[in-house]
Amino acid sequence: MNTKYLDLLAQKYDTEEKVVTEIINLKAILNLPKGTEHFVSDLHGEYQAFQHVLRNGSGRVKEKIRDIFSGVIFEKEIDELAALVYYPEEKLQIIKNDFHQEEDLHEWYKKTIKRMIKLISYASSKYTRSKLRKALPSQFAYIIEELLYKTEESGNKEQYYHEIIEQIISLGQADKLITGLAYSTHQLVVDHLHVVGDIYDRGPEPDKIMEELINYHSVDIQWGNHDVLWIGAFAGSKVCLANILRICARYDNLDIIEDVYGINLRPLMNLAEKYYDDNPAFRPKTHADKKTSEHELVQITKMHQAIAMIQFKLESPIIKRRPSFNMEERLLLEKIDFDSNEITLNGSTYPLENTCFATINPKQPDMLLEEEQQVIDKLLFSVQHSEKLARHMNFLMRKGSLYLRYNGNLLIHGCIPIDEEGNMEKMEIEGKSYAGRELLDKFEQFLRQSFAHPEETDDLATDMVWYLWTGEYSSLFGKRAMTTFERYFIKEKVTHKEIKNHYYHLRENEETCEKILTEFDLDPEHGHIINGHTPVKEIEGENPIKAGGKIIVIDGGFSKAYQSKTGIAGYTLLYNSYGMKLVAHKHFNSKDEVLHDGTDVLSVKRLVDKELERKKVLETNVGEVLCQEINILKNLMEYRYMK
Ligand SMILES: O=P(O)(O)OC[C@H]1O[C@](O)(COP(=O)(O)O)[C@@H](O)[C@@H]1O
Ligand SMILES: [Mn+2]
Repeated sequence: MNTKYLDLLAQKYDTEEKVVTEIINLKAILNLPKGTEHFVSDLHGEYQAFQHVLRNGSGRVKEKIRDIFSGVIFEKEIDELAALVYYPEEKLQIIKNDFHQEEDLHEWYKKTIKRMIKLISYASSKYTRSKLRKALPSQFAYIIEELLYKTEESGNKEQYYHEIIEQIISLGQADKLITGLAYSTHQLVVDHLHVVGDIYDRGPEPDKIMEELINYHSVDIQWGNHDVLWIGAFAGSKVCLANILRICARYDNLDIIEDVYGINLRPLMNLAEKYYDDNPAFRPKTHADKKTSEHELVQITKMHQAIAMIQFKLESPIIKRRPSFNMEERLLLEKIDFDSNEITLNGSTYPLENTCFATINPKQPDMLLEEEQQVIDKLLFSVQHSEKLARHMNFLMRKGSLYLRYNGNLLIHGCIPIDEEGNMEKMEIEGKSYAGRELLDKFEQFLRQSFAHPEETDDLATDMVWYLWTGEYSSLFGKRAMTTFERYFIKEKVTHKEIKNHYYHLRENEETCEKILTEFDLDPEHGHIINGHTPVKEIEGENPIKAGGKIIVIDGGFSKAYQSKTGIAGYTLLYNSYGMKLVAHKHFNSKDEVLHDGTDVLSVKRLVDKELERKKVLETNVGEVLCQEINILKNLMEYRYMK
C-alpha cells in the first residue's frame, strides 16, 4: 500500500491506541444486526401521506411502543404516545390545551419523558452508543445519555435522575426535549430510506417531499420517469419542460410552477388566451380539497392546450434527428388530414375530436410559431434560474441513480427491457449496441452529461433524457409508445393502449428475475428485485409479491388519482435483520385524524422473506466498506506501530 497515503492517515490515527480502538470498534459493529431499510415509491407529490409513512416508519414506531408497553398502559395511551412521536409539535399543543392544572401537566410531562426515554433505549438497542449519540438532539444529548444509561440496581442515583427530569420541566424545556426525542425515534426505527422513483407529478406537493428528503438522515433515490422529466427540463430539454407544464396543468398544479418554483407563467397565459378556448378534453382534473374557480379552470384549460401543442411540435424534430430512437411512428402531426379532421394510424383512420390546432400550419405542422418559440425559451430561462428548483434537482442528481445494487437487491423504478424470451433488449447508440446493465449505465451517463451542460438543448444527451421518459427501451418507461396525443383527441380506446415491454409479464417467472439479477452481478438465489412504477391493483387481486418472492412491486398508489384503481394507498417495504415485510397502507385521510383519534392507516403485513439467521452488518454494503477500512487500518498498524 502507498506509504504516502498511510502517512496521511497516521495524522488522524497518531497513536497505536487510536488505531487499535478503531479496529476493535469497527470489528464489533460488523457483528451488530443490520439496520432497517425502508423502501417507498411512486410518491407523486402526495406529501402528507408520505410524511405520515416516514413518521410512523411504516408501523415500526407503534410496533416498538407495543413491544414495551402492551399490557402495561392502556391501548388509548399507546395510540396517544404514537401520535406524539409522529407529530410532536401538534400533539403537544392538543395535550396542553386539555390540561387546566399546572401540576397535572407537570405529572404528564414526567410520565411521558420517562416513556419516551424507554422507547429510545429500546429502539437503539441494536446500535452503537456513538450512532445513538448522533441521532439525539444535540442540546440534550448529554442529559438523555445520563437517563438512558442509568442502572437501577443500586438505587443510589434515583434522586439524581429524578432531579434531572424535574429541572427540565421547571426550566420550561420539556416540549423541546419531547420533540427532540420524537425525531430521534424516527431516526432510530429506520436506518436508511430508499425512494424507488416518481417523487414528482400528479400530486400537489413534490417540493415538500424534496425538502423532507434533503433533511432526512440517510436516503438514496432511484429516479422514476417523472423525476427525469423534471431533471430534463432543468437540464435544457424543452420537450421535457413542455411535458412537466402540461402535467401540472392537467392536474391543476400550476401553482407548483408559479408559487413554489417562482416561474413566470404569464407568457404562456397570454399565448393561451390568444389561441385557445374552453375544451372538455383539457379541463384539469380537480382535487376534492382544492377550490379552483370556474374562471381559473377555463384559464388552465387554455394553457393546458397551448403547452400540449408546443410539446407535440417539439417532439417531431427530435424523432427526425434520432433514428436510433425508432420513434418515426410517433410523428403524429404529419398523419393528420386537417381538412377532414382525421388521423390515420397503422392503416386505420379515426376522426379527431376536441382539437385545438389554431397554431398549426398544415403544410408544416411541427413548426412552432414565433410566439410559441418565445414562450418556451422564456420558460426555459425561468426554470433554469429558479434557485429552489436548482437545489432540488441538484439533490436528485446527488442522491439518485437509474438503478441501485444494495445489500444484494436490485432497486429499479420501471423495468429492464427484455424480449419475449427474456433476453436483454439491445439498443444502438452512436453505432454501438448496448443491452441490460450496460444500456442502463449508458443512459445514466447521458443524463449526467445533459445535467452538466444545461446550455445544450438539442444534443444527444439532452434528447436522451426525453427518451428515458418515453422511449421503448427506457428502463423507466418500458412501453412501446406513450399515447398522450391519442388520449386527448381520439375517442377509440384501442388507440390509447400502451403496449408494455415483455418484462412486465415475464417478471412473474423466477427464471427471468434470476437472469436479471445475474446480469447485475447479484446473487440470483438470495437477491430480490424491488420495483415501482406500475400500480398494483390489489382490488383485482393482484399480488405485489411475484415470482416466489424474487420481485416485489411496491407501487400501491400513493397517488390519490390512482387509488380507485389500486384500492389501497400505497405499499412500503421494510427490510431489517430478520427479513422483509411488505406493508399495505390504507387511505390516508388527514393528519388531524391521527392526532385526535390516534387512528393509523396501516394494515396487513406480509412476510416476504424470513432470514434463518439474523443478518449482520457484516453481510451488508456498509459492512463491505467497514471491512475495507479495517484492512487499511491493519496496514497502518503494521507499517507504523509493529516494526
Ligand atoms: O393518468 P395520466 O395523467 O393520463 O397519465 C397517463 C400517462 O402516464 C404514464 O402512465 C406514465 O406515468 P407513470 O410512470 O406514473 O405510469 C404514461 O404511460 C401514460 O400515458
Ligand atoms: Mn413511473
